[in-house]
Amino acid sequence: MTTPPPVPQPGHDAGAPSGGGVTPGAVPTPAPAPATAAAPALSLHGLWRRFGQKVAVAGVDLAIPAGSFYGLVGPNGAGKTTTLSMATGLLRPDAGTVLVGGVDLWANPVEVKRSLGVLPDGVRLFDRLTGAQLVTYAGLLQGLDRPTVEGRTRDLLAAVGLTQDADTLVVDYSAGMTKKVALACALVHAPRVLVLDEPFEAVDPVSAANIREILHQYVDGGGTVVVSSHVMDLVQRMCDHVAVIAQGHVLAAGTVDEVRAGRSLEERFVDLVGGRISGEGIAWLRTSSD
Ligand SMILES: Nc1ncnc2c1ncn2[C@@H]1O[C@H](COP(=O)(O)OP(=O)(O)OP(=O)(O)O)[C@@H](O)[C@H]1O
Repeated sequence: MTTPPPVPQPGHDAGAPSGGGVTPGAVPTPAPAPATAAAPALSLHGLWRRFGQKVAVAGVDLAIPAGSFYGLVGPNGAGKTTTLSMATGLLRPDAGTVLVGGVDLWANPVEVKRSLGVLPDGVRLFDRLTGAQLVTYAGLLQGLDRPTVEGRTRDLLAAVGLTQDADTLVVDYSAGMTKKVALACALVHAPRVLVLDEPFEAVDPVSAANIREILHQYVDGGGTVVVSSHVMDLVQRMCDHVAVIAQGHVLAAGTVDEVRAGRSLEERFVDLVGGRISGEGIAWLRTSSD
């Protein structure tokens, strides 16, 4: 394994104004693509990241086509969150580049983050705000004017089923409600690319179906979604492209049909990743001794 060159330490940059359009009564539609529309929505080139001795991401290359619904799957500790954090400007890579619509994210973070909507893993939110205040805050932070933000906040809270809880403090939300309000925050500026780290974790099946519908609408409207998930069946049904990542490497990437090669995505995943463990070593767990 080669050692990547050292690079300065991580930095976080606040979002910046967005000029995304809005459809009254619906989820905001993505802003029109710029002149670099032919470029992939998101390109990762030679991304590396280590934490101490641990190499979390070891040279990831991915091209995520504009307008795709892209799944990122991999076992626990595969490097998905680390990859997505580097791809969205939350964690600086040790090496490699990230292009969003052909523009270098780490060279132009403020400009590029206007076109990104991000639902990070383990969201840390300003949870002493109500749900409505939090989404409003996210919209104002993106430079939207107040009337636009108020309309979008109402639309988004309705779309994720939080209208009744709009005035409840986020600290009092359940885990699933917190995911949903975080998704609303990620969408409020109508980004062109939406990156969601495990958006369905802790979300009930009805809410998950609603969120899937929102995301499909968003893709139909010209947006690109990148989503990490452990649920192979969901990814197979929901996504048109998928990458399988393990130990910081991409093992397979392409359309879902290409990657699964005539089998279920889950079977293909187990083949690629391996790692099945027999339960023999914990035979003592059996409650009966006979
Ligand atoms: N801040 C950190 N400090 C030290 N090690 C880290 C840190 N973040 C991630 N790692 C390590 O990097 C590797 C990849 O972690 P990462 O969270 O990217 O995996 P993942 O694919 O998202 O896993 P999961 O599916 O369990 O969420 C793991 O071995 C993890 O322990």
